[in-house]
Amino acid sequence: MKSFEQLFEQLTETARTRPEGSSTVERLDQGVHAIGKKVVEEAAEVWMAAEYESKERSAEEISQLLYHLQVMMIALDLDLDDIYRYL
Ligand SMILES: N=c1c2ncn([C@@H]3O[C@H](COP(=O)(O)OP(=O)(O)OP(=O)(O)O)[C@@H](O)[C@H]3O)c2ncn1[C@@H]1O[C@H](COP(=O)(O)O)[C@@H](O)[C@H]1O
Repeated sequence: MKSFEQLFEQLTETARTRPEGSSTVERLDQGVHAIGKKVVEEAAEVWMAAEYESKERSAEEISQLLYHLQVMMIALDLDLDDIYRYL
């Protein structure tokens, strides 16, 4: 289990070191267009899980949406403070 901040730290390090076999590196290499499509896809899956599935499935889909949002942040060279200043 990891927090939002811990995941962001891990993904930032992954983007910097580019380990072999990382799906995050692959997604970053695909660029903002592909990452944006995943964000929209995962957002729709959150909606469907919330409306038609269980709380557990909703939690899982929400975690995936948060992951893809973090990948987008890294692709755009945004850090956590860039986001938190608007919360
Ligand atoms: N939290 C996540 C995470 N959530 C979602 N995903 C990705 O998002 C996919 C879920 O999307 P879908 O359900 O649409 O699955 P899919 O249809 O197979 O998606 P596609 O691969 O086709 O895009 C998963 O298969 C993962 O590829 C994640 N990938 C990685 N992480 C975390 O990121 C860390 C680094 O990952 P790597 O870069 O792979 O080492 C890992 O330790 C995890 O903690």
